[in-house]
Amino acid sequence: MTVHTPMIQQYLAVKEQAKDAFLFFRLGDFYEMFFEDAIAASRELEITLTARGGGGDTRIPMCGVPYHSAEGYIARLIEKGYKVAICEQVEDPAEAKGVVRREIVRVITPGTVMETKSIADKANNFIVGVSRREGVFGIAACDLTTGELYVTSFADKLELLTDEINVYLPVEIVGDAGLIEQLKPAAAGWNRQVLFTERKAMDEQKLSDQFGAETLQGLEPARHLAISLLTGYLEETQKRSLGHVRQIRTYEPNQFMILDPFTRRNLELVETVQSRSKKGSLLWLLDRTRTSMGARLLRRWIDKPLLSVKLIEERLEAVELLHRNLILRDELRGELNEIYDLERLVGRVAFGSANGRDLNALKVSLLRVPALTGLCQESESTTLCRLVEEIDTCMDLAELIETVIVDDPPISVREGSLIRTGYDPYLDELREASVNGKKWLAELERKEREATGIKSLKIGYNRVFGYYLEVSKANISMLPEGRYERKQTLTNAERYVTPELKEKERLILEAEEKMVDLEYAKFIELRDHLTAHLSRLQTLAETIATMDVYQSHATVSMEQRYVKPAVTDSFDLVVEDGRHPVVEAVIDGSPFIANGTSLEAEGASMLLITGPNMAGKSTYMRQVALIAIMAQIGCFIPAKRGVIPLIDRIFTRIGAADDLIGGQSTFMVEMKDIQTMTEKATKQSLVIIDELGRGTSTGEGMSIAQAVIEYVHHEIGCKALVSTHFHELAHLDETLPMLRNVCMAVQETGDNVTFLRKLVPGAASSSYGIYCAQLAGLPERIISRAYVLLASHADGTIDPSGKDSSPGEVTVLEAMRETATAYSPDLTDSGSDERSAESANSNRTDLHVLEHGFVHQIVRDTPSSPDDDSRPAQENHADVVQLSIFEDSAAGQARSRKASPKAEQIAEQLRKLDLFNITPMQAMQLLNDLKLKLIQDK
Ligand SMILES: Nc1ncnc2c1ncn2[C@@H]1O[C@H](COP(=O)(O)OP(=O)(O)OP(=O)(O)O)[C@@H](O)[C@H]1O
Repeated sequence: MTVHTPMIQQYLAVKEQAKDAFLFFRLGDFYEMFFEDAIAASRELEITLTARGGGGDTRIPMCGVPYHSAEGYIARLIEKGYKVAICEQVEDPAEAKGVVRREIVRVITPGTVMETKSIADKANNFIVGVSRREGVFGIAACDLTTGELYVTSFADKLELLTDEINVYLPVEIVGDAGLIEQLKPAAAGWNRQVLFTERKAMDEQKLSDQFGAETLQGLEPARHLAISLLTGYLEETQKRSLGHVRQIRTYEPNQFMILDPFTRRNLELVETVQSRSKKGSLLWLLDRTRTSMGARLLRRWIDKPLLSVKLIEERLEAVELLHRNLILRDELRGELNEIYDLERLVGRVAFGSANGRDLNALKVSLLRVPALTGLCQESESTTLCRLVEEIDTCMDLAELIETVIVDDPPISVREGSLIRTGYDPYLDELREASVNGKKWLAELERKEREATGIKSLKIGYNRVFGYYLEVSKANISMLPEGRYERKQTLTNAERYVTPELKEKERLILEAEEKMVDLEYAKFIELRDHLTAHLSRLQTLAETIATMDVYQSHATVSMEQRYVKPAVTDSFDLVVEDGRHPVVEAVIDGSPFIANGTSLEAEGASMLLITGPNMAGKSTYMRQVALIAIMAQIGCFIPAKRGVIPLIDRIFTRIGAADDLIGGQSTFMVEMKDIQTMTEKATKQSLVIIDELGRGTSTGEGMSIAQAVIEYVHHEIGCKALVSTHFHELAHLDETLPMLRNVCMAVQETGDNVTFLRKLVPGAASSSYGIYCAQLAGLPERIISRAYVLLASHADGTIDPSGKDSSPGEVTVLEAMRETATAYSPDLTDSGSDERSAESANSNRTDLHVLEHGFVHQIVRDTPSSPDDDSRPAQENHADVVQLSIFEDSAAGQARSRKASPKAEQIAEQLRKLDLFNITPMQAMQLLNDLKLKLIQDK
């Protein structure tokens, strides 16, 4: 067995306590890493890997980072999802017997990082604790930088838990082993890095010391456990008191609108789908906050829209007043501008990392509070007045900081110059001694110059030799013998001390040392005093954040011309001239076209939206959802007028954010989303499905689409917006009374299509897919080929190898031929579709389809010679049989009759061509007409 040196033995013992972290082992001015840690860290941090002897035969891999620049390296490791354990010397090397004692003083993890270098500016950095007890899932989410701790629980359903976890976007999750194992597969689809740690619950006594026994008593067991697991982990890693994490903010899930992670992403509430950046999201658009606390609170409001008319109206009342009163709003913004991040400052105070400048930032912020309070009190808003009714302005704390700390303190708290004169008499005395000492030195310098006649003689100071008299070499001869003791020789000068100077030096240095120590002690005294008042500061910070969000809502509403919505408890949602808030703000050039929405219990609660690609269907549907969310967070809405009912949940099934990373197919994801929707949606929900039924065969997709629409209509009865390319579904409005067809209007002029972005009643007839492909810049060859194929589909000359054909299915062409042959024996079809342009012989039955979708004519080719069955087609030999055009009314009549299975199959085939609207009944009619015509012809 290898016998390591005592230092390496110590390292190994410490490392045992931090197996899952990089151990930064303090040696002098460096943090060193050894063994596996060194190999991995050198790779991750791109630093040189060396080796050292450690007692055994083989050399130990080693790498290190300087102590003073460690923060940057730690931040890089944390960003990559690692943990870093900091091991410091905990005794004075001078007093140590043998190896200096070293201990882990803190484990920094992605979810517990306090250093601003490692966390985004204003955003929260959540770590989450999860639990399961008595059939209930609990979740506790904490931001250690701000001290926020939110707790809730759900009935035993993992999905609800994962949905809630995603509200916090935590970087780290702590929980018991079983639950963590269950969560890991779900996390694969979250598309971001999450660190999982298994932990046991915290000691009950410690837990009640942290939060108070009374608070804990009232908690549901699953919530209690979640807090316990999380706090236990925080305590274990941080190894210090968490004085700012004392307030547990519990909430019930049904207090807020439920938005699953996909809906959050699809609606781009806080980040965009594509780049995952804040820019381009609703949060980005709405954020006119002036403080970091305000910015975080706004995000929380967007994450959790309210479900209470009363609370929403309260918010709207404040926003309305501030919207109207420009002067008040400007004054409020001016005051808020000067307020620092109180929550983070409180966190630093609790953590013991706040310096003099932090305390001054706290003071400067607090000094703004009376003015802010005054503005709210003078406003005519009940909400604002109530907000500050019992406000604790914490002026005593501001005044105390003002009395203790100088105006411009240094960054360090250990080098003095931070306590104000007059605060502590003894400190003043020491300062006096130091100042007097320095005066005495100046006097001594003058006297020595006079006595020796050396004008360049000067008194200086350095850390090694202390105070000295410096005389240039040229003048040394002028010094009297005896009194001057040589201390240091420089190239051009000699440095001396005298007994008198030594005595004074002792007094001055002693005073300065005492002074620095005393200043530090006084500073810590103040910081400890503040620690006892953290919850007061936190409550104040929350009040300020709320004011800030009100003014932010008012400001953006004014800038973007939003209006106050009427929020109701009823069913109907009516928006006049609604706009998509973000698209409106980012499109340049063309104006945004407003569209209204009416989803009513006594009218239509479902809209089936058809229209070409690019017409604006998705934008419209998202717009309705965003308007509802904006109203429920208490903001004005982008519309001319709006009545918004409380929506308990929004489901979106919108293609862009598919869970490919989670290993699921697009279609499977869609189906699972729909499954969740069928299970969870209530009458109060809003369901949005974009391109329902895509991603599988046309026939099946359309069938599913229809079945889903019928289910939402009959079983759920909620407000729903469904877009589809299956124009054939338009007929559903005849059987589903709550469904209306609407479409995005387009204007065709020659070869050009103009998207009017206007929602109009009725169903669209074309998807203009190829036109969009052309706009997207697809090669001309593809475009022209696509048009040729489209035309051949329209002709019914379908490529038999086409993906929509499957063995055993009857093709339209075959069906038509079958019918035609039955009534016209001279049409002897051998069943092949191959054609030769040269051949003049053909006996082909074909379909011609009008652009707007109705069967127009059937072409019956006659053979040039009855004996010739090589039968290639030749249009100019065609004997054209005109069939009746299917008008809407005829189709409607036909639909009420029952279709034969064959007609069903034909209609299916026709739909697969995606060329025109045809129902089974229409197909049957078509066959009948064909029979009729052929009989008549005979
Ligand atoms: N009301 C509008 N006013 C102005 N521009 C709009 C409007 N609606 C949409 N747009 C613009 O049109 C683009 C396409 O809209 P959108 O993605 O909603 O179309 P779509 O019908 O859903 O298309 P697809 O079926 O191909 O997904 C948007 O990116 C936006 O720039």
